[in-house]
Amino acid sequence: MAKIHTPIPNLKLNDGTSIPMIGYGTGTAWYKSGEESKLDQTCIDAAKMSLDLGYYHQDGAEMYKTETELGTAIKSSGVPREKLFVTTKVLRNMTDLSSALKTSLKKLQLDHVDLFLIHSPFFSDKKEEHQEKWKQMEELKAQGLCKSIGVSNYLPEQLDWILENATVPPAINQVEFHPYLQREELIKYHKAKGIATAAYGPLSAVTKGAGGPADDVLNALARKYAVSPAEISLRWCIDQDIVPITTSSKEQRLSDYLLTFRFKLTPAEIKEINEAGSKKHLRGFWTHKFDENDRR
Ligand SMILES: NC(=O)C1=CN([C@@H]2O[C@H](COP(=O)(O)OP(=O)(O)OC[C@H]3O[C@@H](n4cnc5c(N)ncnc54)[C@H](O)[C@@H]3O)[C@@H](O)[C@H]2O)C=CC1
Ligand SMILES: O=CCc1c[nH]c2ccccc12
Repeated sequence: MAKIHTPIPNLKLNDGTSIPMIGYGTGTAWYKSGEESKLDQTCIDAAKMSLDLGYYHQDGAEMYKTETELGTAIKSSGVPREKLFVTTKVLRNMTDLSSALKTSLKKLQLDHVDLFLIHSPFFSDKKEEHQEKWKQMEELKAQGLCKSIGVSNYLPEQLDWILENATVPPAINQVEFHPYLQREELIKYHKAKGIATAAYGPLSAVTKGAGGPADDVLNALARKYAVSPAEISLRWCIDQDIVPITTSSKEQRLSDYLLTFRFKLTPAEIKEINEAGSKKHLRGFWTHKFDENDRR
């Protein structure tokens, strides 16, 4: 397939750095529930393909056990380090964040990541422990091991704890976000505090949630803009200044997703998606941590 690079815009973060407005994830499709040591060549190939297409924002995590694959793909892509935006996250090794990040960097074959996230707030329900961990995150940033620091799956209450005594506020909160999980209160909170939002599961309305009440509007807008409903779902995030993190092993799909940077939804179209989407509730991840009807 001919590779035509579509310029991907950036979003400015509260620490002065910039993040590309779409990310490629090596999580859900490649996540290893068992042994980490056996390399998954399909993951390496898919990440390399995404890099070849211009997805320079790559989303990894200690939990996925695919950081070695991501590092291998990055190295073989030949993309210069300064063009890349690499995220990783810590979940298991919360007792020693420095060792967790250094282990991730080794697997990624990098000397720093662009963004280091605490993967989930569920390691503790104590304010003091969150504040202590955040101080350690600030230290890792000061050491240059990560350019930006942030969190994932946090709610306003946990962000309040961090902000209460943070020197460096979280740059971003990566959360599940799609038409069937719009999280108005959380997004409003992020905006008020200058915290950017990244959306995982951005295609949920056309994948797990297909057949739902947003189908008609997503299909109609797809026809209008001559794209697929997936691109409408991505654009719906982007037009709200929310950075979608998606994935696919299919080159055509990944190439098509970049069409999302060639059109813009109107505020009325965003509202139409919001109204249709709010008729259904769907949470695909961390479901064991939320009550079934919890829309936060
Ligand atoms: N921080 C966190 O707790 C989490 C982070 N993530 C990150 O987000 C990334 C993306 O998450 P996903 O939920 O996979 O994103 P997504 O909502 O973009 O879904 C991607 C999946 O949809 C499938 N798909 C794409 N187009 C389709 C179509 N037209 N019809 C049917 N299926 C289609 C793809 O094959 C792929 O498996 C992960 O790889 C990971 O990096 C994901 C989950 C949790
Ligand atoms: O980052 C994603 C965390 C996550 C939560 N549930 C699952 C299931 C499969 C892969 C990743 C995850």
